[in-house]
Amino acid sequence: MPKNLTFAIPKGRILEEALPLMARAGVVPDAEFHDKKSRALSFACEGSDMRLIRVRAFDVATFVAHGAAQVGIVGSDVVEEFNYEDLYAPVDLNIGHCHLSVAEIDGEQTQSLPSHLRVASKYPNLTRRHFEKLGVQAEVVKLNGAMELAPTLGLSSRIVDLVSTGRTLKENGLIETSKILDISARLIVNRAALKTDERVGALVERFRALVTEARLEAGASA
Ligand SMILES: Nc1ncnc2c1ncn2[C@@H]1O[C@H](COP(=O)(O)OP(=O)(O)OP(=O)(O)O)[C@@H](O)[C@H]1O
Ligand SMILES: O=P(O)(O)OC[C@H]1O[C@H](OP(=O)(O)OP(=O)(O)O)[C@H](O)[C@@H]1O
Repeated sequence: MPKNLTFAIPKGRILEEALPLMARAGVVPDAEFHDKKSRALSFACEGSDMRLIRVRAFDVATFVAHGAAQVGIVGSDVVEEFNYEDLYAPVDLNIGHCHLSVAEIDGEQTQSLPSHLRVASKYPNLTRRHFEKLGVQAEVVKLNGAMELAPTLGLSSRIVDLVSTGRTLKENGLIETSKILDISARLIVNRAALKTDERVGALVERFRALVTEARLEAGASA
């Protein structure tokens, strides 16, 4: 008897959009999942032996890459930041849209880039890679949130962060100066599990079909 499949999902904003899609794919967490008082981190699924685990977005990729979870949902920002060899992202779920951008203090933008910069970000690899392409050495100050404070307080001259509506940048006196990456949420799987467990391949096909269906429906109603 194969062990239960573990499906990792982030606990924050992707979740709201992911749950209806998961339900259409037959992945429905039990009632405890919705109980705000519960401290459980692992949940049974209705009508299946699958377990859901609810973890931080970056940790979804770590659990799946190491095979501790076989399937997950995470932003393409996280997939690109880690670039794990054992992690495969076969389905663009067309939810969780945002982008990763460079921002700096509004009114202090400069035309030419210096050879060395200090940048605050939660994405050290993507940040370094972006500036390397421009011939700039980026010293990354790793922050886990509230990046927008860094330039004003002199911690860095720029930030690299997620932008959706642009409100957070604006309300903190920053302006977007270049876009690095368009982002959407992906279904991710552990490569070895995909090869050895047919339930993983079946889930990939189910999500792929759902996304195609949703795109066709959106096209038809446009
Ligand atoms: N405006 C936005 N700000 C942040 N993330 C966004 C935004 N819009 C979409 N996303 C996506 O949501 C992901 C974060 O997912 P989510 O908030 O569900 O995770 P989390 O576990 O709460 O994150 P964290 O570890 O940052 O608390 C990002 O990696 C990105 O792909
Ligand atoms: O362009 P906007 O619509 O304003 O969204 C962008 C903001 O949302 C995210 O932060 P989040 O709310 O996830 O909080 P965090 O600082 O804890 O990451 C991101 O890091 C930006 O700060």
